[in-house]
Amino acid sequence: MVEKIDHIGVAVKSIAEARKFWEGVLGIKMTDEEVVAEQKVKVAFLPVGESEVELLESTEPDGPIAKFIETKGEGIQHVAFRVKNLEAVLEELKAKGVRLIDEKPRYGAGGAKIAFVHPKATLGTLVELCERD
Ligand SMILES: C[C@@H](C(=O)O)C(=O)SCCNC(=O)CCNC(=O)[C@H](O)C(C)(C)COP(=O)(O)OP(=O)(O)OC[C@H]1O[C@@H](n2cnc3c(N)ncnc32)[C@H](O)[C@@H]1OP(=O)(O)O
Ligand SMILES: [Co+2]
Repeated sequence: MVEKIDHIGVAVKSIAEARKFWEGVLGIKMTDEEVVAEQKVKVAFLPVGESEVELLESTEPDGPIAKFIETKGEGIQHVAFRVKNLEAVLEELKAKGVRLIDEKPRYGAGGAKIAFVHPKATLGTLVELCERD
């Protein structure tokens, strides 16, 4: 079902500020920023080997990243797994009675198809499923 870790989503107050550590200190080159309006975020990726770190900055005070930082502070917000056929995986999870946040694929950064599984169904980790070419 799961091919690999596609990315690890990290909530930050400011991508510009976070860049100083991820790029400046660790030397990982950051991609251009993209706004994903539906998720109320601005994102930038840091490719590392087969996977990436996704920096997420909120664009709205009521978005999921703003709420996460308010209650838990900056840090890892989700883990995204790469899948081949997202619709089929969602059907399978639904059949298993897993609580989904998204029953249908939504738009993800870079044109991916994404869907989130509720952290209550995973014992505390917000899981994103992600299909991309
Ligand atoms: C651009 C895209 C991409 O990759 O392409 C992205 O990644 S967008 C990434 C940003 N977008 C998203 O995260 C969209 C999906 N997320 C959501 O729908 C929401 O953030 C939820 C995960 C449902 C949480 O919403 P909200 O905080 O309003 O719910 P809530 O207050 O009822 O919290 C329900 C319970 O989940 C816990 N909880 C909340 N956020 C959590 C997180 N990130 N990881 C683990 N647990 C989490 C709370 O502590 C609470 O537990 P207790 O009850 O025990 O206190
Ligand atoms: Co993500």
